[in-house]
Amino acid sequence: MVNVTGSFISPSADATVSPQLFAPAGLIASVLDGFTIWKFLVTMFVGAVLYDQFKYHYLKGAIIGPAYKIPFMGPFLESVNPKFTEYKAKWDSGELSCVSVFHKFVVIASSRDMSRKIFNSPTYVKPCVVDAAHKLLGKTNWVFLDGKAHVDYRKGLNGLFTRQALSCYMPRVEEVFNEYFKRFLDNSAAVDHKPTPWMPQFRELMTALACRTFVGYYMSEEAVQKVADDYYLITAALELVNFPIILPYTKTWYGKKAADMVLDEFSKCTAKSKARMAAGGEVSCILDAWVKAQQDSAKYREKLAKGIPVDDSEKPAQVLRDFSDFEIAQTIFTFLFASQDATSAATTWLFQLMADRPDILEKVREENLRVRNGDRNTGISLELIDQMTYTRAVVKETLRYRPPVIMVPYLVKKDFPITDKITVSKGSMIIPSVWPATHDEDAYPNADSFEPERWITGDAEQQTKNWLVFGTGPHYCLGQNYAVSSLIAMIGKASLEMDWEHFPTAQSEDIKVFATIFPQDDCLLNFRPRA
Ligand code: HEM
Repeated sequence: MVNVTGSFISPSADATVSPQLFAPAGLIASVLDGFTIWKFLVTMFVGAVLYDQFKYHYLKGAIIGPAYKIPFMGPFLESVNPKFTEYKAKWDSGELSCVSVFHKFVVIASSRDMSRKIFNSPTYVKPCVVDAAHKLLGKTNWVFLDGKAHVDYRKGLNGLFTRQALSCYMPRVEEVFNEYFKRFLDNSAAVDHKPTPWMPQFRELMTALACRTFVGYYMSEEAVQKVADDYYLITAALELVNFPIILPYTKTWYGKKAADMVLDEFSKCTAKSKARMAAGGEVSCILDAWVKAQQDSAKYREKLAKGIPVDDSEKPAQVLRDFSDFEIAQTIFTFLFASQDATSAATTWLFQLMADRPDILEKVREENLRVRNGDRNTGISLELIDQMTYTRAVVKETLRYRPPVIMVPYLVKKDFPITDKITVSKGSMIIPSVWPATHDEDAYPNADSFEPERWITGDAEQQTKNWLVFGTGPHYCLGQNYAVSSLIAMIGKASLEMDWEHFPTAQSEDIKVFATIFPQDDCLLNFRPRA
């Protein structure tokens, strides 16, 4: 080994080095001799760090973002526990900003127009939900379809959310509210009306509502309860950025187990619905409606194949193929997945906002009694909901003021020239934001104030470009009419049957991000029956 002792001298002046310079084999042997495994690893590490930084800067280009990336992981620790204030800081930093976490380069769009551009650019982007969603929902799930395949699949589902179809599910909606409002009253009485965080109970209510409207009574009471209990594990597994593989006993692992349980339950429900609908049963839930549409299509196809003349009036609105029990279960699961967190968030804010604004709640109550001609036991129907102009304004203002889904992750599938100067590279995640559009002062003056009147006497209804609460473009929310109608039905009925009190804390107005947004203190409430 070269051992130049003493002061700094030229290696060639060292008698032990000179001969090696003219003996290549000896030199390589010497270098290799000094090149220990540690030196090799350190060199590789430094190379990887430099490559990681270089790649980040290459992808970043003119986009606003941190000057350097924390080697490899980026701000991973922040994204494990995302804070609303951090998202807000990103939105405020510019209309396009970026961050890189592990191998993922993420671009966040804040302005309404940038967000709309992403939602409406299916040539360049497709929804990516979050990495873990592929593992939980299954890679073959329809929500990951793109282009024509997605449009065609979705056409077959549109019929499940028409007005006529929604009317069939309204009795389920009412039954679930009856059951859960009673639970709210019992649970509150059981703790002597002490303030209790109600967000978990709202999540349970919304899971039960989803299960009953989606799969009716094919699912047992116990199974509904199990899904309601375990669903938060699925949400917890769906953070924006997760560790790339599912390790035992991690959030994604528990989430996957819960998702498999839900899929199994929905598959069993599908088998029961197929048998009941084949025997001529009435449509009572979304699952029945879809199974019936498939069975009607099969009969139609069979007649055509046999050459039996079929009148145009007998042709189903959409001629569907047959779907396996598992495929149907997977699709119904996407409805639960898409609705659960968003409707739970909307419900929590709605109850909190109403309790904090008794004058507005009183108007909701007055309207609900009036449209029921003074009989508060009148059942919910779409016709009744149509007459609730004020209650609808309250629901829409809640969704604007606290949009449950603040951001929608998309994946760039082809280099995306989003502005003249910026092209977002293929493989990046790109996220249109909803919050800044619904808090845009130009569209909604006094945007940080809760004012339902803006939907009645103001021009909020005309600000369609800013109404990104349910997305826009080819993937806009399939369940939006159902969601708005059931929220109107819920708060109207609750206003007639219960009094509830909110116990504000210093954190009630702070926003917690748990897939969707909730009050940081989980909304401390109590409930009492109304005489
Ligand atoms: C307040 C409640 C809800 C909110 C705020 C909400 C919001 C959203 C948003 C922002 C998207 C993404 C749209 C886009 O990428 O352009 C979406 C998609 C979707 N939502 Fe909702 N949603 C709600 C309730 C529901 C309900 C109740 C259902 C089902 C019954 C549902 C089913 C879906 C489906 C299936 C998609 C994906 C559509 C596609 O990819 O074609 N959502 N929703």
